[in-house]
Amino acid sequence: MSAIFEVRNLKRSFGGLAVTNDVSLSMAPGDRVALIGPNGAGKTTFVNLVTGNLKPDAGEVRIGGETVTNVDAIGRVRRGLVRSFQVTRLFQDMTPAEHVALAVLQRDGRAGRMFGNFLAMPGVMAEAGSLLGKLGLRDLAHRPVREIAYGQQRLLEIAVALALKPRVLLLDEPAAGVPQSDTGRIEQALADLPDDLAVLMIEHDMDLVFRFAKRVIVLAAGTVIFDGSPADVTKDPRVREAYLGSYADAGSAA
Ligand SMILES: Nc1ncnc2c1ncn2[C@@H]1O[C@H](COP(=O)(O)OP(=O)(O)OP(=O)(O)O)[C@@H](O)[C@H]1O
Repeated sequence: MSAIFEVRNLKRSFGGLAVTNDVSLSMAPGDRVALIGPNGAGKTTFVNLVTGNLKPDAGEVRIGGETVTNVDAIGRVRRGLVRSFQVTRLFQDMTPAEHVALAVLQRDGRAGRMFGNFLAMPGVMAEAGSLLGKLGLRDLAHRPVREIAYGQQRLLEIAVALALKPRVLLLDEPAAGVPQSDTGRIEQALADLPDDLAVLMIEHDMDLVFRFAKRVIVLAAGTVIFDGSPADVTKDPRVREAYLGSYADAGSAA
């Protein structure tokens, strides 16, 4: 299948430090990929480069075959590259319904003109309600975010991302900070993501990685040192060396 998302020879340095060092990868619709790496490997920098929040020194990013290296972050969202909204960026006084409705309006290019009226727009609110229902948040749709549990806020991030109708979804540690009792709901939401969506998940929790990903990419010191199956990742000597055994041990136990 042809690539929906491609990164070619991406490079970025800070001072003398090559934080993203010639990274290339390609994803097809429906891919479930985990991007892992030790602390400081360059995962966040990589995501910021591909989303357009940071400029690369060299290299290319393509969405659906179109080069977007010079397109800004909003333009990349419009082309279908969506990063999960962070809990820290949710508005505490707004409700889940308002968050998702605003994302629907943004997707349709109507956010600027309609702000203030959108709660009265039946189509928009129906779509928001349906998305929140799929994520088990329907009962909380009209409560302010500050009143809902952290795990549910993380589900709301996914709902907001899905409202933008992504073709490629970047998930940044979707279960981080969520109590063990609620991680099952996050995993279910990940399992229920649309089949044709390409998903790249950054995650430290190796149990989640092994349950979710069909392919694992390992970044270490800004370089891809492994790109292959979950079954092979823990056997790879370079990966073991990068993690000094810690994740490799976790993987063989999984
Ligand atoms: N704006 C910046 N200026 C200077 N150095 C930076 C900047 N951003 C990141 N770095 C450095 O780049 C390296 C990679 O950082 P990055 O946050 O991308 O790693 P990471 O893999 O996401 O780490 P973690 O898993 O701990 O979140 C680190 O050494 C970091 O200090």
